[in-house]
Amino acid sequence: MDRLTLRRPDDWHLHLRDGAQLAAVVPHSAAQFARAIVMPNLRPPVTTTAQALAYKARILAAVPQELKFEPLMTLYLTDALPVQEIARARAGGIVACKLYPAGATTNSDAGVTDIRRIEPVLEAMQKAGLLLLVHGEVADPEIDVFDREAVFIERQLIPLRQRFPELKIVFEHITTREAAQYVAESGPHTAATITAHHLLYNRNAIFTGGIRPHYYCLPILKREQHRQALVQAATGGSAKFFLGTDSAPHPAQLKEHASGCAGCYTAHAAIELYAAAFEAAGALERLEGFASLHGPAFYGLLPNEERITLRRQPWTVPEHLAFGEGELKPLCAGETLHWRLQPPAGA
Ligand SMILES: NC(=O)N[C@@H](CC(=O)O)C(=O)O
Ligand SMILES: [Zn+2]
Ligand SMILES: [Zn+2]
Repeated sequence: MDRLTLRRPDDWHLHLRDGAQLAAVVPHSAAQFARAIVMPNLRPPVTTTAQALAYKARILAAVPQELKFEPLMTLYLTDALPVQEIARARAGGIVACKLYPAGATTNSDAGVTDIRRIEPVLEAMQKAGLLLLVHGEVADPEIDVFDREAVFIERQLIPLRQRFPELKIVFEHITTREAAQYVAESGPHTAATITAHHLLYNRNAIFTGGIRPHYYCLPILKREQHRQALVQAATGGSAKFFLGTDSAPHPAQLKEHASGCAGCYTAHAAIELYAAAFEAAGALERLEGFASLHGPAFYGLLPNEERITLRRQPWTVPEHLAFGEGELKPLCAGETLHWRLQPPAGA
């Protein structure tokens, strides 16, 4: 098979940043995806509907004229978010709120310190039909960094799920067998996104021939057995698992640093990277469900009508990309990928 046509996919977990950085990355996502769930972890975080709508306008202004791209906006939950904001959010077309346990990841210092503090907000979200998106790691520094996701399930997610049975929850960027199993076995209101890098790499990638900061993200890459469990979940046909790149750009000099930032940039070749992972699993025919159908179904949206085509055509990923005043080292920089997105007709 040398060509693969799918409904245009959506990215259900994406970081776009702001300002010149935003302008640098939006064209990559817009070239591939029709819609994206945009993460609110700016500095300061996007905590009000008014801020989210202003951010949406800045994103739309950065979309190249010939492309169509719809940012789906989210609010950042803090201990102090007033419950009335949920009605405003719903009225303003915000689709979800993001739960960052305070201290768990990049720009999460303003996150939630104790889920019990936001129960009235979760109650309002459940009623209003807003989704809850979770960065599923405990922020407890006593817990081994490789175990923080599994511990989150036991300590936080299971009680949360019981307390709010109707709330739609997306367990974002899952990285472990435990998470895949938890989601597979839970009811219809729990789903998960899976990144391309967690399907393609295990934790050896961070240490091959020296420390490799461009493979450092949170939740951190895990052992091979976990990667295999994620591949099974993504390619197994279950509608509970869908595409979320977690493409998380940082200036190269802040990643190649004594205290390097967490995040892998994958938006430049997102669907190509997923195609590589699905092909390696012998499951290319399952890519469309994962990339284009399961996400809209869980969010209560229609899938896109347009199609995209990938061709088997080797190409080399650039060594670096422009990123405002800095530069960006994309995942697989300088490497050859075997599938390539075809430019839309007329482009
Ligand atoms: N994934 C990451 O490693 N980093 C993300 C934050 C996040 O999604 O946790 C970022 O904003 O840089
Ligand atoms: Zn996260
Ligand atoms: Zn993220």
